Amino acid sequence: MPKTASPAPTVRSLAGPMASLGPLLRAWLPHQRWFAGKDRPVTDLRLLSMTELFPGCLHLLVHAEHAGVPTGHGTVPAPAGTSLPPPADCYQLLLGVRQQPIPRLHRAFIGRPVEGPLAGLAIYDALCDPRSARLLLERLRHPGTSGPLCFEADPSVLIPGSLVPRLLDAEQSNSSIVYGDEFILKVFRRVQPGVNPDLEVPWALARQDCARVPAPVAWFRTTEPEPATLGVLQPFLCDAADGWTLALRALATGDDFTAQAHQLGQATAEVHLALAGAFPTVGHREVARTAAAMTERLEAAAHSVPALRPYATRLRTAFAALASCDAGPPAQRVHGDLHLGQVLRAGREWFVIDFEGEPSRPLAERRLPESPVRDVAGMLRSFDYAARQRRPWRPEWARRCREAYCAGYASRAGWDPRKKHALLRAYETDRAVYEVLYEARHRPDWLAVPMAAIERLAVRGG
Ligand SMILES: Nc1ncnc2c1ncn2[C@@H]1O[C@H](COP(=O)(O)OP(=O)(O)O)[C@@H](O)[C@H]1O
Ligand SMILES: O=P(O)(O)O[C@H]1O[C@H](CO)[C@@H](O[C@H]2O[C@H](CO)[C@@H](O)[C@H](O)[C@H]2O)[C@H](O)[C@H]1O
Repeated sequence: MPKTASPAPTVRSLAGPMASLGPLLRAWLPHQRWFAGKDRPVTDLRLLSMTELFPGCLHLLVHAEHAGVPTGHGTVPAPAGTSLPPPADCYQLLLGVRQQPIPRLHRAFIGRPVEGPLAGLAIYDALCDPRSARLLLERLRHPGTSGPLCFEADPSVLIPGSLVPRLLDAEQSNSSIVYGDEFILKVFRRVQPGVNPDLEVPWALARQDCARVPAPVAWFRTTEPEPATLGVLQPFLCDAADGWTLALRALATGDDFTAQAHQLGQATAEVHLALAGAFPTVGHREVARTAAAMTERLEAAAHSVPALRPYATRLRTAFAALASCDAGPPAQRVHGDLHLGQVLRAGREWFVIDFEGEPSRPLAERRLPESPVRDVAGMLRSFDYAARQRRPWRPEWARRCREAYCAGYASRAGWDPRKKHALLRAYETDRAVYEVLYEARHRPDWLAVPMAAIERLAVRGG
């Protein structure tokens, strides 16, 4: 067993390091891809916990506070005179601390504190440092605790030592390290209390013998300030390509993608069937409540993104129509953020990853049973996204893939999404609204893609 790191410092002793690190982190955090509050100034950073994971590596949970009022999709400016507490987000950081900056880690350099206990030391993002990445895997290989951090593993899986780490350079909501092309560790960046569905769901599906989802082999969590999942290690599908890359490749070469889309529909239905076996289903979710939640998300998004406002009235009709539509399939646990980037093709099979759900939603909400139509709509939107990457855009390509995907889904699920028109339209609209907010916040250059769908859904209704 590796040596247990020093016990977690007491809350009193956290004030010192934060005086050192606060100004550096306030400047660094907003530039990170995974930082969710880019559109809102950080008003304060509070240290929730700090643990020396091993010498030269600090594990931190920090609370970023922003000015504004939380909404279903993020934050809007607080109306004058309200006394609501400021919303906040908790982030997980692993910080390397060295005497001198290391030239090969210059991109990970955060800065040198000018005061406090860390004054003059070089602080950097430890996940970029192969030494820290290797030591982190060692902690996972040897279950145990470090202060409030608990490292756990499936005892039936052998994780070899000495696997060479590399940080994945992907557009991600979190940070992932690949170890020797055998395992991949996802370190959650935005941490919410409770078990993360990206551990809970793949774990439960593995117990259903669902081979479409890589099973967790080790994970770590914290018990303070509240229990929360921090990271998950799973097998790495080394010859896999994600659906987004494959779809763009097919668009570029003119190759047909309908066979893959059909199989993807089948794979989605298989995962849904396994989810329905692993977690309770609850009849179909009360449509009025679903419609109200969708409408609320639309209002919040329109508040943040003015381009949505001219369409809001017509979009609301899609949600209102839910009240009179026939009962859809029973509500069950779903993926929650299904798109072409969340599916991997290895050999001739599709695999599904990343069961976290939409990262901006509260975790408790993401774990509720939902209509499986949510996932179908997510994937249908993704074909549209892909088709719009080429000029002139290829509506026909998207239409054929969408048809093939639904047909594949229907062949395994026992019900056909195409026959649930009102449900599909409402979920597609809700998804497009989410995407508008996501793009406005993270990739403003892409905003036109979901806005085109908003126009289509508002004007033509589907
Ligand atoms: N089990 C896996 N095997 C191979 N590649 C994977 C695996 N899990 C994730 N990846 C790769 O890592 C990327 C990011 O993973 P994902 O779970 O979507 O992270 P995030 O939640 O940060 O977006 C994926 O797009 C995929 O390329
Ligand atoms: O980071 P995650 O994969 O959990 O998901 C978030 O980022 C996605 C983009 O990386 C975003 O997906 C949107 O863009 C995709 C193309 O890049 C497209 O295939 C999806 O259909 C579209 O929704 C996703 O919404 C967001 O939650």
